[in-house]
Amino acid sequence: MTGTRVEAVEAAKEVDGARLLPPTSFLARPGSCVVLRGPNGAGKTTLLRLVAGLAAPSSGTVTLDGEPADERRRATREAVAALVGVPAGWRDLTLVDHLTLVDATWGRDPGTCHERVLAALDEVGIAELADRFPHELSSGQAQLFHLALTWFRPARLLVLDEPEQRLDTERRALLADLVRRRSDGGTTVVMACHDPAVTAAVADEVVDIEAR
Ligand SMILES: Nc1ncnc2c1ncn2[C@@H]1O[C@H](COP(=O)(O)OP(=O)(O)OP(=O)(O)O)[C@@H](O)[C@H]1O
Repeated sequence: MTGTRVEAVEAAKEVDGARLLPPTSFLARPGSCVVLRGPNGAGKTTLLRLVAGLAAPSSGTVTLDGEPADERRRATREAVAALVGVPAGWRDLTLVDHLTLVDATWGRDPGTCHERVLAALDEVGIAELADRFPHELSSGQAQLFHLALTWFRPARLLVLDEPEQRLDTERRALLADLVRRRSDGGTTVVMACHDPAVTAAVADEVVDIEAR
């Protein structure tokens, strides 16, 4: 079975069993975008962590192309690019340095790396910030940098937690366009989103997580 399948997944606290996520199921086919919607605290981030294999459900299953989602498995790490929380960064590396590192990690041609890195920053509208350090960015610029960092690597599944956060209206439209292009290009996208305009622009399916 190709795509990302979430089957009757639940999450509860290990100690007192309090519910972090109600039972949820969906299938995200390759090239489709599933948007998770729900109020604060409903369980969207928890579900995205399960989808990316960063945590295990207390019941139910999450599979990527038929294999369990588990970050300890190489197949999961090769398939998934996730922006859930703030990604690791280094104070003494510029934005270009960060993306160069990602490029090298994925074995791309070093001769054309700089060109690719600048194109990736330009795609999210921050090419002029290429030589800044991460702590020299505004919060919205940092979000654009984190998005570029996440989707610069190859991935069959993009997992994005409220990628619109801290972005202005114009950048939200840019984000929607970039997400749509990724899914049209065959990447599966599963994301949480609080913005109705972004959701309407990108979603093939909306999954509502019920409030508790
Ligand atoms: N580290 C944690 N320890 C205990 N409970 C947690 C932890 N993280 C989240 N929770 C609880 O799990 C539930 C789901 O939280 P989650 O972050 O998944 O919600 P969300 O839908 O992403 O919310 P938001 O829209 O505010 O980002 C909430 O009740 C929250 O309080």
